[in-house]
Amino acid sequence: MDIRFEGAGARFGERIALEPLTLTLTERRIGIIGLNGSGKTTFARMINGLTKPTEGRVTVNGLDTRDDAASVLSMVGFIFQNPQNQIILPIVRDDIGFGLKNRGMGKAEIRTAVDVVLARFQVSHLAERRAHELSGGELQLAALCAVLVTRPQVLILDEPTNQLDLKNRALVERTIEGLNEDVVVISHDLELVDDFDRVLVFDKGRLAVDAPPEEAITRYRELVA
Ligand SMILES: Nc1ncnc2c1ncn2[C@@H]1O[C@H](COP(=O)(O)OP(=O)(O)OP(=O)(O)O)[C@@H](O)[C@H]1O
Repeated sequence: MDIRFEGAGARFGERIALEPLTLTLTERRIGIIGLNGSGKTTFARMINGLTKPTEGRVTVNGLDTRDDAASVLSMVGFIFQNPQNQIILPIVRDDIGFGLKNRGMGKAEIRTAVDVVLARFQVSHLAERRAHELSGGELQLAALCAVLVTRPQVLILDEPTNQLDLKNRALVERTIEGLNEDVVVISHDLELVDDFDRVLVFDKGRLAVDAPPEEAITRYRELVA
């Protein structure tokens, strides 16, 4: 992947959510850490164009998130902080297939694609379950399936282990480790990103540190001490 922020920043009215910044992300695994309200989600949403820069520009593989919004959206999958909010249809199988139906895929083709993605994450047993009845970990995996079935090149996960117990956290962590797709992971769980290629630390709407994980995590601890 090639994600570029060129003097890109975001403000909501008077409030600066993200100070303009310039950087290029090409690594396979990028971690994003920082205190609450420091601008992490805003940064991530700017990558897939959910939040448009109020200054500068953001491009993904050369496509501008403003001018080529639809193409960027199909390239960058996003799993939100609360995957419950991402559920559209009640039954897991239908929900996972929803994105493909929207792309005009036929019924049989969708069924196969959904079966393949469920098998990939070893959750075929969830296919006929009601999404709202799943446990936190199962829901995270179902959300992952629903996004990955559309074959994005980059996957953004916003606090994927938030609210999960140790077992489900380990499950989601292992699953992220096994992904072939490029990932950008926002996390308060520092262990989740400690073996990533690059970690960005946000502080008060500013990119404060951009370094390999060990250095970034050490400097983050110093920053909040
Ligand atoms: N749609 C919006 N309208 C107004 N202000 C917003 C909006 N989205 C974000 N902000 C503000 O921008 C700042 C950064 O928010 P952001 O969600 O990016 O932080 P975060 O680091 O992801 O926080 P958390 O760890 O709590 O999820 C916050 O002060 C927030 O209130």
